[in-house]
Amino acid sequence: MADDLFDFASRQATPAQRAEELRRILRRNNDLYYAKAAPEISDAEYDKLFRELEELEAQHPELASPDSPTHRVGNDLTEGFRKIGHPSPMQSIDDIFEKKPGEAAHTDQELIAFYDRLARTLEQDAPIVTVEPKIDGVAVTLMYRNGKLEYAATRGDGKQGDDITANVRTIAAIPAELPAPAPAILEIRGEIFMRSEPFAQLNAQRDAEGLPAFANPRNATAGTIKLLNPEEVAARPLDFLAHGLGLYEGEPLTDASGYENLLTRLGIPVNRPIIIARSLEETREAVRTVSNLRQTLGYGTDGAVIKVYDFAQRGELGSTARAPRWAAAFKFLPEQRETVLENIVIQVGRTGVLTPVAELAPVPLSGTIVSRATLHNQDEIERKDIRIGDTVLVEKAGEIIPAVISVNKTLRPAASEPYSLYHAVHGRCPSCGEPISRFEGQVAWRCTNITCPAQAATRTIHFCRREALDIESLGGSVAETLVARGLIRTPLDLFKLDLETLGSLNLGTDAEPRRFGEKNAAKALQALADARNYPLDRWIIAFGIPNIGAVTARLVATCHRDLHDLSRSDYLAALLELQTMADEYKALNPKARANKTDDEQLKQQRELRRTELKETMEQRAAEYTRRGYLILNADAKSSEPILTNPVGNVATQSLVDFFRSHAGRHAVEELETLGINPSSATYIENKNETVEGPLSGKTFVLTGALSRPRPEYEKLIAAQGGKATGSVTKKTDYLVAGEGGGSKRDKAAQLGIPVITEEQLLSMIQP
Ligand SMILES: NC(=O)c1ccc[n+]([C@@H]2O[C@H](COP(=O)([O-])OP(=O)(O)OC[C@H]3O[C@@H](n4cnc5c(N)ncnc54)[C@H](O)[C@@H]3O)[C@@H](O)[C@H]2O)c1
Ligand SMILES: [Zn+2]
Repeated sequence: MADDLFDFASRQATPAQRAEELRRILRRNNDLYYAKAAPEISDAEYDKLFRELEELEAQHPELASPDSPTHRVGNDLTEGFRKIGHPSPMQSIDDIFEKKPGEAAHTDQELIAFYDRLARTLEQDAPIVTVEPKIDGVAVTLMYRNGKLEYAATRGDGKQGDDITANVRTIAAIPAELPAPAPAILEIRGEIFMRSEPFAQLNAQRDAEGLPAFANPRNATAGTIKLLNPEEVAARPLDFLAHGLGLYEGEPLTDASGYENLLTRLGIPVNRPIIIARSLEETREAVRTVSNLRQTLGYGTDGAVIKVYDFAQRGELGSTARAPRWAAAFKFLPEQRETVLENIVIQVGRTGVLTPVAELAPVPLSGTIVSRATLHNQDEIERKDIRIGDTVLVEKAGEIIPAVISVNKTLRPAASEPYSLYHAVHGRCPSCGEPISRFEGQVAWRCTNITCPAQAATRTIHFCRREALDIESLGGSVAETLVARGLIRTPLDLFKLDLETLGSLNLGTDAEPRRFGEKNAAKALQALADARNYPLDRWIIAFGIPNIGAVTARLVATCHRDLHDLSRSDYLAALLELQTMADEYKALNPKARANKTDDEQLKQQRELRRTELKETMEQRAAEYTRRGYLILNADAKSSEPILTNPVGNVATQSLVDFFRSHAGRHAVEELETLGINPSSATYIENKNETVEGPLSGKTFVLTGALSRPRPEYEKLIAAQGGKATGSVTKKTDYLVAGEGGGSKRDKAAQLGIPVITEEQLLSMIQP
C-alpha cells in the first residue's frame, strides 16, 4: 500500500520490533493529541497504525503487553489541575470500520461481526441497540449530588481525571443545578465540543488578533478546557451533550429510553438522534441515516456509536480494560479523491512559519470544490514523498482543511524530483528575503526577521505584550490597523508615531469611523516613553528571538551591561567557540571506536591537536570562568574538558544569529538612532564575588555517583556562595561523595578532609 505510514520500516522489521515501533509512535501521538491538544497526524492515519498494532498483537500473542496503547485509554492528565478519582472507569470505545481504505468488498463486515458477537453472548437472535452520532469532542464527567453540580473532570487516564469544574461552570449548556426531584447521585458522561459555526468565528477572530488558528473544533476544545483561567474559557464557544451514565442513585433506570427521558426532564442536553434498531438490518440502516445526517448536525462527527439498549444486558456483556463490550464506534470513511498536484506555493504565516500549500487541479469533495490543500511542512512532504506533477489522494474530513493523504506513484511523471521547501525559496523568506531557519525540535521553517512585512502585525502585538514592553493599548487590533494603514512597518516604527497621527487613527471603517482619540494616544505615547527605559531583559523578550524565553532573557541580562554590549557579545561568541572546540576534542578521543588505528603518526597528531585544543579552551574561557559566567573543568576519569554553558547551546546560537543577522543589526542601529540603549538592571560583573550565602568561602569537590548531574550541584553551590573545584587539594573544605569515587576519597582521607553525602551538603544550605 503506497500510503502506508512508515511502510519502509514495516518491511524491514521483525514483528517484535514493529510492535515496539508502533507503540512508540502511538504513545507519542497520544500525548500530542490528549495532553498537548496538538496532533500531528490525522485521525484516520492514527486509526490505521492502531489497527496494525492490534492485528500484530492478535497474531503474536507473545507480544501483547498490558501497558500497550491497545489496552489503555489515551491519557490527558496535565499539570496544574487537581486530580479526581472516577467512581467507575471512563473508557474508550472500540472502533469498527466501514471497510478498509482501498478495499471495495466486505462493507460492514466488522459491524456484522460485532452484532453477531452481541447476539451470541446475549443468546438472543436480534438484540436491541441504539445508534447515535459520535461527537468529535472531549469526554467529560459531571457529578451531580442532590441536584447540584459537585465537580467536572476529564477522562484523564481513565481512573482519575483533571478537575475542570471552574472551566465547566462557564459552559451555558451545563446546568449548575437540576430541578427537583433530582437523583441523589447522578454522574453524567458526555462530550464538550464546539459547533461548526461558532468555531469558524473563533478562528476568524484569532486570525484577526494574530493568533494561530485551531486546526479543528476538537483541538480547540481540548486546548480550551485545560486553560488555567476560567474567564478565558468563558469567551470560547464551548457546548455540551450528554451520552452516558456513570454512578447513579435514584429512580430505577433500565434502558436507553429511560436515560433519555430522565435527562430531558432534568434539562440536561442529550445527544440526538438516538435511533433504536431491532435487528442487524435496522442497525446498518441507522448507521447510514446518521451518516447522511452529518452535514446537518452543525458539529463535527466522525462516526456513529452503537450501544446495547438494555442496561442489564450491558452489565452482562461487561468490558475490557480499555472499552465496554456493549458498544462500538462505527467510523465513517472521510471522502477522498485523486487529483493532480500542479504546484507547491509557500505561504508566510503571520507568525513567520513557512507553510507549503498544494495547488490542485480542482476536484469536488464533500460538497465543495477543492483546489488547494495544506502540505503541513517539509517533513510531511518527505514522509509522503510528494512531488510537483504527482497524482495525489486528497481527503476532507469534517471541517478540517483538505489534506494530501498519499501519492499514486504509478502515475508519477518520469522527470519528477523530490521537493525541498528550502531550495524552492532559496533559503529565504518569500515575503522579506531574509534567511529562514528551523527552531530546535520543530519541523517548520520560519522567517525570524523582526521587520518581515508578513509578520508586522504579529511582531508588533508581541512587542507590546505585558511581558515584553507593556504597551498593551497599542497591541491587538490597534497594531493590526497601524500596519494595515501603512503607519508602521516594524514594531520599532511605533517610536516614530506622534500624538496627532495616533489620535486620529481610524479603528473603524470608512463608513463608520472610530477614532483612537487624543487621550488614548497620549497614554500610549507615555507607555512608549516608559518602554525606552525598560531593562534589557524585557527588550530581549520584545525582539521575539527564537528559543529565547523570559528565563533565558533574564540570565543573559545578568551577563551584559546593555543592548550595545549584548549585540557585540564576546561572551556569547566564546560560548559557541568553546562548544565547537569541546566537540572537536571529543571527536578526537583515542578511546572512541571510530578512532582506533595503528598509525602511530596519526595518533600523535591527534594527541597534539587535543593538547592544543585544551590549552586554547582554557585560555578562551579564562576570563569568563574567573567571573563565574561559565564552568570549564575536566572529567575526572578521562580528563576531557567539560563545558557548562548556562545559557544553553541552542539559545546561545539563536542570540548570536539574531544579532549577526541583517535584521538584528538593523534593529540595533535603529534603536541607536532613536536614542534607545536598554541597560541591564541585573548586570553582575563578577558572579564569583557577589554571592553571599551559607556556603561562602567554602570549597567543595564532587565525586562518585550522585543523584543529580554534577553541573547542577556546581550551580547550586555557586548560588549559595560556595565554590566547586575539580580536584582535592589542601584548600578543599569538603568532598561530597556518592557511591564510588575511589581516588578522590583516598586523597581526602590522606589530607584529612571531611567526606560528606549529598544529603549533608543539602542540609548545609537548608538546615
Ligand atoms: N490524530 C492523532 O494523533 C490521534 C491520537 C490519539 C487519538 N486519536 C483519535 O482518537 C481516537 C481514540 O480516542 P478515544 O479513546 O477517546 O476514543 P474515541 O474518541 O474513538 O471514542 C470514545 C469516546 O467517544 C466519545 N463519544 C462521543 N460521542 C459519543 C456518544 N454518542 N456516545 C458515547 N461516547 C461518545 C466519548 O467521550 C468516549 O470517550 C482514535 O480513534 C483517533 O481517531 C487521534
Ligand atoms: Zn520574512
